[in-house]
Amino acid sequence: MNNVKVSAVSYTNTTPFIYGIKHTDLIHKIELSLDIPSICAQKLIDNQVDVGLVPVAALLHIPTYEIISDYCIGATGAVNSVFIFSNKPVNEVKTLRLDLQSRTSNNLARVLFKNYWKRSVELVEHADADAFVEIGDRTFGKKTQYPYVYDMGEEWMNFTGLPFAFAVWAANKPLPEDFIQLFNQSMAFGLANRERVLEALPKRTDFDLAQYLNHFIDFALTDKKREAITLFHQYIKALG
Ligand SMILES: C=C(O[C@@H]1C=C(C(=O)O)C=C[C@H]1O)C(=O)O
Repeated sequence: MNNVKVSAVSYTNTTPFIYGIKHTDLIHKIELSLDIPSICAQKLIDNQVDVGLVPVAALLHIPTYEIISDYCIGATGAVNSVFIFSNKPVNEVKTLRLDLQSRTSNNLARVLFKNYWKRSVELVEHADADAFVEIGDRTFGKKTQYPYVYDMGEEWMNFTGLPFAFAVWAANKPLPEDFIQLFNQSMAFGLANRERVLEALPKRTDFDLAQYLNHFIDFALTDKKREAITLFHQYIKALG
């Protein structure tokens, strides 16, 4: 079998997975690229890669996909890197700008506005929107910079009582069982070595990386998170 092409997310939340890939035999069996989530999604949809850490919203565009891992980028309540930053309280927001790097959180924002906050907002691209979606490392340290800040992991929990999975490891074609096993062992190895991962990350004073990787990001793809994905997909389909 040729090397399996894998696209992983280029954000800090994925560094334990990358550590696992690079420190196990998996690295010799794959071709790895690191991409922003929207590109990761497009590569899996376009069959440029076989496996992606794919935003769950993008699964709706892959005809036959299989989630190959019990690890994900998720959260049980606040996630601390997926936000709506706003100049107004949410019940006064009229215009919303989405994040070009996102697929899941853009849809999550729309789902929350429609079904939880019960507001219809206009999606705009200009810089002076009332509120905007932002994900990933670019949000680190920004929580104190805006008058109103909504953590979408937390808001989803308030709305549904469920945890959430932002991105899952999915394949767009069947893969050998022994590859899937090795893949999962590698992810587990990376997660077990989060202290090493943290030692290698650039230090920052405006954001607690240890708390982020050990507590906020919840890497286990549990049954509750699978339930959340199914529910989220139903809400997306109803957005129109
Ligand atoms: C928690 C996060 O989850 C991310 C959010 C994604 C999205 O909105 O499409 C995709 C991949 C995840 O890395 C984050 O990046 O901050």
